[in-house]
Amino acid sequence: MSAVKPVRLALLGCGTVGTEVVRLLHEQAGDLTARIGAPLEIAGIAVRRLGRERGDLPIDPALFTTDALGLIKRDDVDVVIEVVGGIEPARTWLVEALRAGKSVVTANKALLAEDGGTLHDAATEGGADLYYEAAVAGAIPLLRPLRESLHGDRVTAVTGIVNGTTNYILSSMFATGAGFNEALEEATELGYAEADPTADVEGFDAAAKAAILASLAFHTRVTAADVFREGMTGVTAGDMASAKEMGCTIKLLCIAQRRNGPDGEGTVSVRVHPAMIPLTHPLASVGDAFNAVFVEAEAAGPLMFYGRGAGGRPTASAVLGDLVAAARNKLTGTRAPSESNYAELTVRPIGESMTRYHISLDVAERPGVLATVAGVFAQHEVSIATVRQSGRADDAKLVIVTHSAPDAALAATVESLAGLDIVRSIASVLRVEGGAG
Ligand SMILES: NC(=O)C1=CN([C@@H]2O[C@H](COP(=O)(O)OP(=O)(O)OC[C@H]3O[C@@H](n4cnc5c(N)ncnc54)[C@H](O)[C@@H]3O)[C@@H](O)[C@H]2O)C=CC1
Ligand SMILES: N[C@@H](CC=O)C(=O)O
Ligand code: NA
Repeated sequence: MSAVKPVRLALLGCGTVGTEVVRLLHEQAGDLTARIGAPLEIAGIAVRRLGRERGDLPIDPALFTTDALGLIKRDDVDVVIEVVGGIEPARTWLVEALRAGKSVVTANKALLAEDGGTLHDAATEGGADLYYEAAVAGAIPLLRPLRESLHGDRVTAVTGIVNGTTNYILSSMFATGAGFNEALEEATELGYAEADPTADVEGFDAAAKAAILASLAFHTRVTAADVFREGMTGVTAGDMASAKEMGCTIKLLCIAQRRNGPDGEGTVSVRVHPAMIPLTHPLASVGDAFNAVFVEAEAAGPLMFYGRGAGGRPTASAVLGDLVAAARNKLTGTRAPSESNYAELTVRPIGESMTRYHISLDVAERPGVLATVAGVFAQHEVSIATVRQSGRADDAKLVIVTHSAPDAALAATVESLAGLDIVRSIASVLRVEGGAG
């Protein structure tokens, strides 16, 4: 037994991620002790219900408790690991821990994106660390590079795929033509989906991650409410087939950009939505539940981060990385740099974002249809890049890809098209990124 006093841990939650944290702590115990300079010891594990079969975990069953707050308040707890999720009671627990000077490692993006300010303030008040690498893009070391390595540079954009579940579904729809429900069930079984998978498929999870990324990248405070969000439940097998025909695929993208306005004032735009991208785009080959994020910084240029964005074991890897940092700081009496949000940038509305649209219309087969449709685009000052006409009579279709234009002008164009009597229906509208079309 080591003579050095152990760093004592309270683990809150023992589900997909929590069980893997326990396993990794056990498997890596020797190395972790050597790296930290003291052993890590679990003081207790808070669960919702006792008596659930957890016999396969290498842990004394007496450590389980249903009293999370009581566990956090114990004098012998140094670091709190939260892998429960949701806003409450997680916020109350973490504020209690941080104010009492206990460092926190959490994977809870929903809470950080909704009310990260409260957690950061509590950490400052208690002189404790707040680490959350697992909250964005699972195993991929992404937040630490943004929080530390790139602090000498100016980040201008963060773009990528940050939700594993929806990437798994969209990749299956593309590769095998699998249905949405079937693919979602598989993603849930594999431990990728949130407790309520609506958070994944409606884009809330990706929007929370986008808010966290934008806050760190641009040194400002962006919350989930600031992020334009559109989920992927509207993406049909027909959309995917149409994308394929054009040499494209569809991905749920997170796009955060910083711009300087004409008066030199900085603004940010943060959005999450499905988008058509060409198969030659680096994000097109990101399959399964993998995530990939591009960061662009003025001096560094483009950087790419890729890896497993979901799943118990990969996420537990990120939790343990944070845990080592927090435990080391505890032993040396230091603290990681706190939140940097001095920039106070204004968030631009989605209408001002420049993007391109792919619009598929079912139209009447009549002379002059093309001219009428083109006139609507001209009226909204949206320039057309390509038009494809197919079918006849009841099957006549127009597929239009625009050049870049403000999102508001594109949305108004679609609204005007819907009002034309020659347009029988708008079959699909998708944003286009990365040279597709
Ligand atoms: N599963 C994944 O791939 C990833 C998950 N995350 C985040 O990690 C956190 C945990 O996710 P999972 O492990 O997948 O969820 P999970 O649903 O498998 O586990 C959560 C556990 O917390 C327990 N719990 C709920 N209320 C509780 C309470 N009042 N007291 C004590 N325990 C309580 C549940 O019984 C469950 O066992 C969430 O914030 C999630 O967003 C982050 C990255 C990846
Ligand atoms: N549900 C999330 C889990 C990781 O953050 C996802 O699918 O990405
Ligand atoms: Na990460």
